Amino acid sequence: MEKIGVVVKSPSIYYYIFRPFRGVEIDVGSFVATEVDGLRVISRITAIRHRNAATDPRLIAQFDDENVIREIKETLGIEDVLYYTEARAVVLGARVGRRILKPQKPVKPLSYVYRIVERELEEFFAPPEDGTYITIGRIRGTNISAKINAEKLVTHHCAILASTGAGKSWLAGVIIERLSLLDIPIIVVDPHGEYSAMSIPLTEEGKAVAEKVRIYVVGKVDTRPVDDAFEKRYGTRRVYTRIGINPRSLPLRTLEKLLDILYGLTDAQKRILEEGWQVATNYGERQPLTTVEELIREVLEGGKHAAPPGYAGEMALRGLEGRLRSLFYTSPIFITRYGEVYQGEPIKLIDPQSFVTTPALHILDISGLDSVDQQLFLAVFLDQIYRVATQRKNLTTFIVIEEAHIFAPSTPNALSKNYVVKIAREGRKFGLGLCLITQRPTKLDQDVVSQAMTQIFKRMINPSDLKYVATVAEHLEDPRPLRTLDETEAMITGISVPVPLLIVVGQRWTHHGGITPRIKREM
Ligand SMILES: Nc1ncnc2c1ncn2[C@@H]1O[C@H](COP(=O)(O)OP(=O)(O)OP(=O)(O)O)[C@@H](O)[C@H]1O
Repeated sequence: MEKIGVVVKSPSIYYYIFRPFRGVEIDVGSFVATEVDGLRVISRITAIRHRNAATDPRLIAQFDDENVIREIKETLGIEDVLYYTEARAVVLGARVGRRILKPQKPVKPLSYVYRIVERELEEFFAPPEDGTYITIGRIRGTNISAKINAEKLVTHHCAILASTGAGKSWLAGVIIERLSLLDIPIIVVDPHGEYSAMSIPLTEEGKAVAEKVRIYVVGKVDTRPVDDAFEKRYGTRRVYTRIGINPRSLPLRTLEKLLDILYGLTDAQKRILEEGWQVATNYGERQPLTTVEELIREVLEGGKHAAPPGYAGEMALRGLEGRLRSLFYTSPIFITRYGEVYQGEPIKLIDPQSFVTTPALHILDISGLDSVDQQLFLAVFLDQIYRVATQRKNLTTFIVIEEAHIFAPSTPNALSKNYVVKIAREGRKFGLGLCLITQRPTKLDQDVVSQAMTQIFKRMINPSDLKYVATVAEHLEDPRPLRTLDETEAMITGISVPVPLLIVVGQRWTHHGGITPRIKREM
């Protein structure tokens, strides 16, 4: 075992500082070994500093004149003599059988530091337990596969947190591709319409992924510009199913909140709505699809006894009627009658059952909707998914939500928030896993983030985001290195990896839709 340095400081059980021997080349990100209580402990170098003992305060006190400095440098030769390198190494742990132990004592100063060969690293990073693993890249600085436990990733929720353009959706695409070959239903909530590109394969594996893709365009929105751009880029027309919501499947609380936000509701109108909506939706899980007019008639009929007597009651009923009509006719996500078509395409009713039982890659393109309709759609959709999930005992379903801070913000006012929170808190029992992606970690609801047991970080620059990350990521001792990651790199922490993994994300098997535009210079 080649000795390459010696520990000089060991302030905690998490890291130590060592002095590499003369002529030893080390890099940030490479791995070294040392010993604690007879265990061979693997560490990763996270920083290298060149220092000079001449920068000791007692000597600095003499540096008040160039001639003095020249004399010290040249005559005494201390520039070279007192120069040294030191490295900071973060302790990962010691492999003992199938487990990785974290030493509970700091490394002893003056312990030797050893070079480590790739084979030993491979054993160290090998999955510690049986299970299903996906490979999403390689450990940075090595050719070792970065494997993550698919079951834990999916069922215990995960979060991908990073700055904009840091490669979040590329990585999400890699994870989705690898998971989709495990034949589980995956649902992608796509507010930018970028995931449709997954229907275009780049590799052999990609063909199998692309075959599983089902694209849904939500609502009566014009998709022609998106479809034309898609055709221009990939040489083929995008194939999708247009879907909409039966107004009758709106949960009462969401409807009431929405009407109140959009138009305001009086107390009398709220009472009528509460009574009437219950009557109009008293059909169990499968609500019939009727015309909006029939629905409104049923609501008013069912709720009219809750209206105040006389003229005031009449006004409240008419006011509510107008509000319901405006909502259902102006929001593009509702189907207003049986057999409705838009731009010649039939609008199909969402079948939540198929989303949780068909092992496909369901991509919900909601890019044509404004943010209130996006939230409203997600509220209804997640409510339906949750309900069908509670009634089945079969496939685990992975729900990927891009721009999660819009749907579950730290503030209370998003229509979809309660539904995301509910799945984050209770979905695991019913096989529903979330993957929340955001470029605004501080804007995402803390409770939701704390339920994500795998956390994936990409480049992050904003100091308040870094500070926040340090508070939420229990496995990430120091978030500062996140500032220097490039878009191909990521740090994975939490229960689906044996130790925090710094990885280079793998190549895509299907096309990546989110290309960062480059400014071209005309020549
Ligand atoms: N692992 C990777 N290998 C090669 N290129 C990558 C990788 N990850 C990302 N990129 C490139 O970096 C750019 C940004 O990636 P991506 O679209 O995933 O970022 P993002 O964080 O999702 O951005 P936004 O916040 O704007 O949605 C893309 O052009 C993509 O091609």
